[in-house]
Amino acid sequence: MVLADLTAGAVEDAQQRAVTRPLAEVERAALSRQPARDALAALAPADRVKIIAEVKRASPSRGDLASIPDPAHQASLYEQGGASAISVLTEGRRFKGSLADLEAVTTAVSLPVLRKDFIATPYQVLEARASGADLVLLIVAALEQPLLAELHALVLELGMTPLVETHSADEVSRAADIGARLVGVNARDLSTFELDRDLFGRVADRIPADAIKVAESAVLAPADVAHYRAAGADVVLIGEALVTGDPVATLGAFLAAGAPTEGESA
Ligand SMILES: O=C(O)c1ccccc1NCC(=O)[C@H](O)[C@H](O)COP(=O)(O)O
Repeated sequence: MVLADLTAGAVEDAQQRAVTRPLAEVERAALSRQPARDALAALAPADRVKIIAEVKRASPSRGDLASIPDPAHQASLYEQGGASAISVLTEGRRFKGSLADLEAVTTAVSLPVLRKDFIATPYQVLEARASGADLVLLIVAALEQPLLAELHALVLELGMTPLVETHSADEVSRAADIGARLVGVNARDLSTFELDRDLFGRVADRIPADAIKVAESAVLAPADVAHYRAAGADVVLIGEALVTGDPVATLGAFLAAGAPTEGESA
């Protein structure tokens, strides 16, 4: 199963890093950072869809996407284009990302930054904060409920915001059970790679009213942003479509598509 393998690989890589950088040291580094940026404020529902723009070099489903030699510059373009937060894939094996990418991006932008990885241990959460992350992705399908609750609590304790990712109504219920305030619905099945843009609309009403609703993946054109907005998304998370071409122009088109239409009462 791809998700289980990705998670096992990410945990193994973190264990390797822990050999030279033990948990106590990472914890000290995490606690000495400036406070995390307020992602819930940055992503709060508005009359228009907000965008989390992702630094994504490669993926298991699509292979190499873009070399992105300077992730900080890429993220700066996203900020210039109107993104509300940045996502950085830090998984190295299949996505070609790193914690160095995360650190570089957090230094370059003033927006909240998400560590997007396959997180399953407290060590990885501490590493995220130590590298400047403001948000941490927790994938419900990869975690048993007690571990999901434990990691969620740790992310909050460190002053960061957990983005709790789901892919079914049951997983949305599990996110609600731990009090998630930022809930993602990923259109991509992380094991089969199938994309289902309508999944968000089918499960959105299960997301607690006080939570911010994030539609993740499968935005290739402005119409896809409009589709997610019509289904109730507050935020969309976009990777592949932004890593080639002109991200500032692309973001402009996506943001326009996520704005109220003429005649619609804002
Ligand atoms: O993108 C993949 O192929 C993938 C495969 C297995 C696990 C996770 C994967 N991607 C992570 C993401 O969820 C996306 O990077 C993110 O939502 C943006 O998606 P997109 O806009 O479709 O690039």
